[in-house]
Amino acid sequence: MAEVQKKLKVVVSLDLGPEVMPLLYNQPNLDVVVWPHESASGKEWLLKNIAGADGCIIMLFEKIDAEVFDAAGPNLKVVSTMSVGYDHVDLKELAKRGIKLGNTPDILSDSVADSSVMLALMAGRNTKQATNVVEKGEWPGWGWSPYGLCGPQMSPNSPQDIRTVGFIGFGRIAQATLARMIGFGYTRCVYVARSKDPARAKEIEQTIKARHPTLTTVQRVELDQLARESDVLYILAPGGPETYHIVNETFLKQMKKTAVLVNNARGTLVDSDALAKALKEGWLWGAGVDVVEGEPNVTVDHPLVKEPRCVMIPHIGSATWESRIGMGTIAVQNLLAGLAGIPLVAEVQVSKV
Ligand SMILES: O=CC(=O)O
Repeated sequence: MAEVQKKLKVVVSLDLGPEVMPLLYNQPNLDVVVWPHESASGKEWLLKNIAGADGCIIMLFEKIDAEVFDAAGPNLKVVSTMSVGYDHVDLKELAKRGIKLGNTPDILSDSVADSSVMLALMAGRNTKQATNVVEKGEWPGWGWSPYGLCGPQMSPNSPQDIRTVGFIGFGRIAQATLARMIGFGYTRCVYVARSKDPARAKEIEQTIKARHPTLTTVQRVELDQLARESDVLYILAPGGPETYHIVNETFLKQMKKTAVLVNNARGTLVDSDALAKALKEGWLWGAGVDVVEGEPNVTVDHPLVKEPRCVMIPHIGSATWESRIGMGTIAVQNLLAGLAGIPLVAEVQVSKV
């Protein structure tokens, strides 16, 4: 009698929809356990269902730690997160157990770059207060006034008006954002990045300059210089202990009064109370945030929600059909590769992180 092959168990912590789930259901050797909703399953469900799993697909809001790995047991070979960020996964525990980690870079670089620029423009041009005027029915009384709701011009006003775009983190998303800002007429770029290797910085700077001939400056700088020089400052770096509250009172006090700050990375990079104070006291002009420390538990009482010149959106930086379906597809491909013991499409080199 032919031996019946044992199916591999995979756990998917929420329903990834009709474009993605069939990629799993069509695999005859898989036993797919999925939380049947598009909203979060909660850790209790994951802990209960992950027992004996060979692989899992998880989301960025799920803390994947020793408790989850212990609940899974020794079969777990691959964790596939449907996100580019992976600060929610305990890498030490993962490495200890020899489990592979896949993520979903690249496919979201353009959507996140688009939403980053959107947030900068919205914050700079007072969009929150302006839409409030309309939505609260105040337009008839407000009428039109020459200087009402004015803000700084977000693109240069003349050839002598030299603008600098700054980045915390200078990876693929930041570079896609830079390309858009060059379109607006920005000619200087300063950044801080994880790598401190001068040869690597030189190589990046040469590549970027060759790609964008109108840029006069691309320069890795210290945080203080970044704060002082940026007209628009984008935070597009990984979360985690290394970058925790990198934007704090000291940093914010050095910014230009007309500057706009955008956080489209992780909430933990910014001290929210310090940013609210900075906006209130006019240390910078405005802020656009897609991510906030403590999300999604952000209510109308949050100091940044109350700030008129802070535009906040609920972690939707990559929310286009193209990016999200692509991310789901890559998450499945990573999972399948991990189960097959072949290189993942996008693998986080856990030992190097
Ligand atoms: O925040 C979004 C992601 O990490 O993909």
